[in-house]
Amino acid sequence: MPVIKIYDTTLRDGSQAEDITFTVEDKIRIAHKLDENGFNYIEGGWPGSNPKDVDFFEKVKHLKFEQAQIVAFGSTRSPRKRADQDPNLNQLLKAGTEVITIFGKSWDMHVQQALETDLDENLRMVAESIQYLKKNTEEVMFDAEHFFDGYKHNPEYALKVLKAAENAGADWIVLCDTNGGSMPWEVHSIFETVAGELKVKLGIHTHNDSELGVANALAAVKAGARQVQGTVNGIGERCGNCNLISVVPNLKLKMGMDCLDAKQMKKLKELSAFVDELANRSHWNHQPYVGKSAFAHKGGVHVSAIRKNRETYEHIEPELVGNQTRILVSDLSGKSNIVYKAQEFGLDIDSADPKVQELLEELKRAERLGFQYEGAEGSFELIMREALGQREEHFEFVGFRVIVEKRKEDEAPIAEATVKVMVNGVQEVTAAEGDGPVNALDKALRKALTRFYPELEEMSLYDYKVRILDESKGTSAKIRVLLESGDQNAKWGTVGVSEDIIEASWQALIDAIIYKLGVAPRHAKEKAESKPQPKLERRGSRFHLKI
Ligand SMILES: CC(=O)SCCNC(=O)CCNC(=O)[C@H](O)C(C)(C)COP(=O)(O)OP(=O)(O)OC[C@H]1O[C@@H](n2cnc3c(N)ncnc32)[C@H](O)[C@@H]1OP(=O)(O)O
Ligand SMILES: CC(=O)C(=O)O
Repeated sequence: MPVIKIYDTTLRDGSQAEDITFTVEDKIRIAHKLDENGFNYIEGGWPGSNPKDVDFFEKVKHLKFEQAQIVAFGSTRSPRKRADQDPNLNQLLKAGTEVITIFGKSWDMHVQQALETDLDENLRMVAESIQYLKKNTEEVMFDAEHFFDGYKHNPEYALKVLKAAENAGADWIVLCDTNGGSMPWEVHSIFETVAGELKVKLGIHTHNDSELGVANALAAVKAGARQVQGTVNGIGERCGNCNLISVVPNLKLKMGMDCLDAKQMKKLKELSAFVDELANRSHWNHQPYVGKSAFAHKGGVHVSAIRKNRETYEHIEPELVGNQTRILVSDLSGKSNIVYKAQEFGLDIDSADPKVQELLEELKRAERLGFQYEGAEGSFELIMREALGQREEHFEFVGFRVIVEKRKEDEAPIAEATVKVMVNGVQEVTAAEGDGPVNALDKALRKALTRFYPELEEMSLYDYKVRILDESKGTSAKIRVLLESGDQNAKWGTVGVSEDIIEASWQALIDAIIYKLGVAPRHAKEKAESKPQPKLERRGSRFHLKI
């Protein structure tokens, strides 16, 4: 099985993405995570570019990485300079890494117009830079920038550049589709031709401008590439780089190539979310392989089949990449969705039970009124438990009052809420001020209940989304509120719908609290008692997890 080296450039090309900046500490945390995940090379930055990258390389000198090699990145020497006097090359050596990657021009137009030098001088820049670095470094890689475009315009010169790099002693030559405009068949055919001309190990570096970053990398692997460069989640300059989070499972599970092991593959989802978190981006729900929706089934026809055999609508077992099958409930559901969801919630219900049909009808009726349970499974579980006589009532609602008062034009309004509830026959009346009426209501309700249920202090509110359902009705439109709440073990979504935003928020809030008091502890217990981790096993063309 051919081994493909995974070369990550999240910390260098990834940080060239608009809106993404990593601190040195972020970079170090990501580097450790990539190492844990079995990535072979981690390009940390360009030490000749900025003091932050210099600092990163200083710090990583003292850190231990299990298997990954840290790479310093830079360019060939400047035109008409000596390599040993080139500040950029000397900064690369000062970084003290065992591996250095330099990029150089392989498109004649770039040599003449961007570098403003002649074609022979560029060949000398490539060769002399590599020779100089090779004298002082274990491993040197040459990224042939714009190789595919260069080859299309002037194949003879593009190849001359690669030969210059090979003859100078480069350990790897990496062909780059820098502008991301090549098609997979072009990449395959050019790569194959070049592989026939050179002896050095070859890699691929692609960009996603035509949304083909991953496809082009795989085409190159098919044609002989043994290293793939890319970034986590495909972040990078312009439209981004080839997404390693998709490349790795495609290599391993579809193409039979060796890269990460089964344990490392299972951490891909976590790695993807981790990098998004540090990059301050929301994780993309629909991201192939690792997104929350990547194995989420909504249509009743799909769910019915999935219950019989997951292969019917899943291209791989989601657990292989740390993901999971999810069943959504909505007005596109059939009885299968309800039964599957019940099992997932640990509820015992048979598809022949008339309650399943009743629940399905209730679900469709509620969705018509504007409720939506795909993002509010907590509320749906409470409906199910109620239908099965398993909903626990921890308190009784007596009433609430909310006052919003604004006394002066240039002062913020004051919001105050009073809540009355009965707990175990005791009436509790509490009031609280808040940042707006909903916050005041939330605070007053928690204040009333925490005396009886101190575990409510563990519950946090993570997200509060308000959606207007029928905009044409203006300020009297119906509103849907979706809350995401959670504790140290789990997160749950709840929903409320009303023409009154306070009432809609109240419904979602009450469901969140009832869930925390009655349902969350059950699931935490089930999770603690859950089965051991399964192992990866190949059966025919698919991989499976063996318990
Ligand atoms: C395809 C890629 O993604 S390559 C990586 C691109 N990444 C970055 O550019 C981020 C880091 N870059 C930087 O911090 C700065 O651009 C620096 C420090 C490298 C250079 O800064 P400056 O000296 O001010 O130059 P500036 O950024 O304006 O222009 C780039 C220079 O590099 C030269 N250059 C471009 N490619 C190469 C190369 N392969 N080898 C040598 N020089 C090169 C350009 O010709 C230009 O030189 P000029 O100023 O004499 O015209
Ligand atoms: C080297 C590099 O980042 C590129 O050519 O895209």
